[in-house]
Amino acid sequence: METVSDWASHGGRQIVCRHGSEATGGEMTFAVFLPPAAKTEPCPVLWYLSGLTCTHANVMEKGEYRRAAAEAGVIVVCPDTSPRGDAADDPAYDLGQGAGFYLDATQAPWAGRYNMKRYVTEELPALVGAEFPADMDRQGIFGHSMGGHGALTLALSLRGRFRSVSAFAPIVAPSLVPWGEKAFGAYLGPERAAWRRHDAVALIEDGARVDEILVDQGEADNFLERELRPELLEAACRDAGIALTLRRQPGYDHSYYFISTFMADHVRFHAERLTK
Ligand SMILES: N[C@@H](CCC(=O)N[C@@H](CS)C(=O)NCC(=O)O)C(=O)O
Repeated sequence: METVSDWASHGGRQIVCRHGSEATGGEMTFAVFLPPAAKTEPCPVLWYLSGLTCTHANVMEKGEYRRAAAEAGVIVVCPDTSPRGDAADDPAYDLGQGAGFYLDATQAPWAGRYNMKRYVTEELPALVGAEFPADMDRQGIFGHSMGGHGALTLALSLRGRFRSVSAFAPIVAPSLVPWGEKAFGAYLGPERAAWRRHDAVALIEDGARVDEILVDQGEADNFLERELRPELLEAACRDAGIALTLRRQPGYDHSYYFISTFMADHVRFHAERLTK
C-alpha cells in the first residue's frame, strides 16, 4: 500500500492510499480519515460508498464529514466505485467505470474485475484493519445513491457485520428502475432471480433484516421518482418491522450540497451506535 496524500485536518489526518487489488485486478485508490482519537486507541470504522461517476475524492472534497467524525472519534473510509485503468468500460456514465454497483459481476466483459462487493467487504476491510488503528468489531456503513444501494444491500446481506446503516438518496429497488435494470442486466445477466440478492427492497421481502435505517431524501432530487423511489423502502420496512427513519428534505436535490447538509447527522447517528 502506498500513501498518495496525508493532510492534517480537524486534529486528525485525511489520507489517500493506493494499493494493488486482487479483487478488481488492478490499482485501487481510497480515502481514510483518522480522527484525533486514533492516535491513542483503535476507533470504529464508518464506510461511505459513493454514487455514480464518483471516485474516493467526491465525498472527501465535498462531503464535509471530518468535523463530526473527529468529534465522534470515528474513522471514515471512502472507497472508489469500480475497477479502473484498463478494466472494461462503457461510454455511458451509469455503466462500467464509476458504476460498479457494489456487486460481483458474473457476465462478460465485466466478470473477473467488477468485484466491488468482494473488494469493499473483504479485501479493503482486511487492508484497513491491518494498516490503521481500526476496531473492526465496530463498523457502520452509509452511502449516496448507488452507494446508498450498496450500504443497504451489504448491511442487509451481511447480517451482524455492520452495527449501523444509513443512506442519502439511495437507489432502494434497483431491479425496478432504469439505472439498476441496465447495470444488473449487464453485470448479472437477464435472470432476474439473481438480481434480488442485490436489491434492498427485494432482500427485505425475502427475509433479510437490519434493526433500523436512517435515510435522508431531497424532495427536489431529479432522480426521485424515476430511480430512487423511497416509498418502496418505506413499504418494505413497514411490512418487515424494520425501524426506518425516512426524512424527506424540502428543496434539496441529489448533489453534495444536499449530502453535506445532513452529513453530520449521519456521522452522529453511526457514532451513537458504534461507540456505546
Ligand atoms: N448528472 C450526473 C448524474 C450522476 C450523478 O448525479 N451522480 C451522483 C451520484 S448518483 C454524484 O455524486 N455525482 C458526482 C458529484 O456530484 O460529485 C452525471 O451525469 O454525472
